[in-house]
Amino acid sequence: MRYTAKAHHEHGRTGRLGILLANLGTPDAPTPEALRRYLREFLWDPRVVEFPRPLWWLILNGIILNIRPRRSAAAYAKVWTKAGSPLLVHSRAQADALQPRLDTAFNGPVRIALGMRYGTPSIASALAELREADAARLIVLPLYPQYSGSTTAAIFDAVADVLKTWRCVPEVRFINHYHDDPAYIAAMAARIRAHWAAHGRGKHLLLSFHGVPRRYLLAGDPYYCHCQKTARLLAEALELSEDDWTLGFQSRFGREEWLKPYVDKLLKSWPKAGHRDIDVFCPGFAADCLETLEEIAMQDRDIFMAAGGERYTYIPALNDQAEHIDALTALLLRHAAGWPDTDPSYDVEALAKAAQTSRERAAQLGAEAR
Ligand SMILES: C=CC1=C(C)c2cc3[nH]c(cc4nc(cc5[nH]c(cc1n2)c(C)c5CCC(=O)O)C(CCC(=O)O)=C4C)c(C)c3C=C
Ligand SMILES: [Fe+2]
Ligand SMILES: [Fe+2]
Repeated sequence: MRYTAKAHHEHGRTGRLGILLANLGTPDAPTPEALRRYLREFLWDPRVVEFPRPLWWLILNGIILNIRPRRSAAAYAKVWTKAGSPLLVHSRAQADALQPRLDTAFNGPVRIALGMRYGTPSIASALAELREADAARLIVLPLYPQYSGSTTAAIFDAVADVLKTWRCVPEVRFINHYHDDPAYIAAMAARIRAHWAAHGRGKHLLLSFHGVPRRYLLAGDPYYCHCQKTARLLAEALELSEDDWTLGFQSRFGREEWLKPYVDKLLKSWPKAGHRDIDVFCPGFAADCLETLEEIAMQDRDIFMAAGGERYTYIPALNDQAEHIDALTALLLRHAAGWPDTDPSYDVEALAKAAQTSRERAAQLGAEAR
């Protein structure tokens, strides 16, 4: 059968609200074999690497997949935990913390499922879980606050690829971004203030975002602008003046120009320019992962200290902190607005009255026409 369905159609079944919590994904193990599988899937996605396919196939399979898996596996091994990859551990904790919050915030049945764009648990398995749970409506929440074609749209593609095989597609809403959402900004500000209160405060704050090729910005990707606005709003919420903070881009890949300024270059130059005591926070990462724990908290710290830095503090991501779960719950409530089974502000009586008025008006118009 070309199209799949859960079971026979049941009359009168209303179904529940399904939430797909989506993130990038991570290898299954910190080994070269697992990394090769993961990187092949990730880097072959044309949303991630926009490069002519035949040429990229040769570079990816001929060079990158022969070199990078070993190097990346060693980096993952430094941050791997007993429970698995940090990104997966934090993402599971987020889903587990959200479920009971959603149960009380929504006034109808809700089910959340975690799906990763690359690797496991896949987006297909998460959507299958939601279909089994009778999700008639679906909100997709990619945990990327700033929209980028290379991340957000890649989640969209994966969801669409699954839904186009379903006989009964749900009603769907897709959260494109939440880079300027007040609750998200407030949650980050609270996290940073709490960290300062507990561990002391550096003299300068670096806000580091994952980079993308500059070419994507020139082609119309809003990511750069979203990062700038998030950083400005966060600095305002922390009552920082312009000299107190800097935005930078990390995680460069390949030889072409990426978004600037490059974080590693900033860190190398700062001690000589007088910034020797800094805090680093990564607003674009909803969960700690290789890029924050190994690149920022280890590699970049080494670069800064070797260049003459004195104090370097990495402030952890929002992860499953209560403020973050509250902010995501508020975001989901807003995006479920008007959906009758679950929207707590949905006024059934007012809608029934509006329907009655419109029926009366139609009858009146019909009588006039006759
Ligand atoms: C090659 C191009 C890449 C683009 C474009 C890119 C954009 C991008 N990535 C994230 C978030 C994450 N990236 C992570 C790891 C990672 N990223 C790339 C490459 C690109 N990313 C690679 C090759 C890797 C794998 C690790 C490595 O080999 O270096 C992660 C961490 C995953 C984990 O398992 O912990 C995240 C998260 C964003 C937000 C973004 C564009 C906005
Ligand atoms: Fe990345
Ligand atoms: Fe990296």
